[in-house]
Amino acid sequence: MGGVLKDGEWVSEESFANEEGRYDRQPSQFRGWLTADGAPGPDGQEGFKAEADRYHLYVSYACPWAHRTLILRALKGIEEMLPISVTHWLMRDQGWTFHEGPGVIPDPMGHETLHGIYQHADPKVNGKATVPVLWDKKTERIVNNESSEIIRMLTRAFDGLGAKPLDTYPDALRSEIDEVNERVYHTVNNGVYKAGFAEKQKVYEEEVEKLFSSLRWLEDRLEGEDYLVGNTLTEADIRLLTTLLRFDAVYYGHFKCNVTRIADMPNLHRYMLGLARMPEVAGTIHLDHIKGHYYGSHRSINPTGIVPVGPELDFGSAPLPDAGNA
Ligand SMILES: N[C@@H](CCC(=O)N[C@@H](CS)C(=O)NCC(=O)O)C(=O)O
Repeated sequence: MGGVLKDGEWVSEESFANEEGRYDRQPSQFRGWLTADGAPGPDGQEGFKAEADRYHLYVSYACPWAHRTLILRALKGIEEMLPISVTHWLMRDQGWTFHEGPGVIPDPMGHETLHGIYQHADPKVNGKATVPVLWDKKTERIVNNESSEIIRMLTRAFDGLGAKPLDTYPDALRSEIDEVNERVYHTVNNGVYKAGFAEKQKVYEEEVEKLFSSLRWLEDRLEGEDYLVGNTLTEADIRLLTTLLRFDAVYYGHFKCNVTRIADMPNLHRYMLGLARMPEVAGTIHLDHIKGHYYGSHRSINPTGIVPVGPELDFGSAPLPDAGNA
């Protein structure tokens, strides 16, 4: 269940797969860039000047793509400069909403749904209403809704305003990071969705094969290593981590990615726990939202919406923050 915006109208949708039984992720619609001085982004994207309390980040704690941006925000220590709203974990016929629930932080503009924010930005908007959304309060527009780009701009944009000095996309490592990202994106981050939403046996099996061949490749690559690239924390780690954190609790069962668990791959498991237990990261992990979202929202693959009790996992996560102290 979910929906899509067509010329600004919200239309509910039943299935996640196309006619070939394949899951197709649509490109994100808003691609502006935050820069220190408002200059255009690295590829000439429309620039927005980084300013404290000018922007707002809409996320779901359940979503692995939005989770990337929460991790960057915590690692850079920019929580006060960049406040957040958190959706309810259930995504049904209205898509993401701000209905009341533990951990939900409503929209300060008062929209009850995330698609309301897309419609506010552009009354003729087309496409999915996805999280994350980086919103500009000044122009009342969406700066960007592509997580890979939001994390890349957050690593530098606020440095002149007191962000912590951490560069997750250092010049010297870019080509290696890009290479790892490319494989991890297609076969792992999006790979679990392509397996889980497949509506043909053959499509499912192909995607599972690609996924586990990449996980084995990562397992080898992490032998004796704490990070994927350059022995330092980069965006390649953050992008992989948010999928790993959901794997044993959700993708293994709900998306039928059950060849092995992450807990059975010693290097990946050690690597995942090492990153997850960093205090900044631990505070962003909310397994209740994660499990509640997938098992409760995708009724085509889990018709009862029952959320499994296990597995027992210990990421050292913090309790859910309430609206006042997120
Ligand atoms: N390419 C986007 C993908 C974001 C995305 O697909 N988010 C999902 C949640 S995990 C979503 O909001 N889906 C809404 C929908 O399908 O209607 C990104 O990385 O930012």
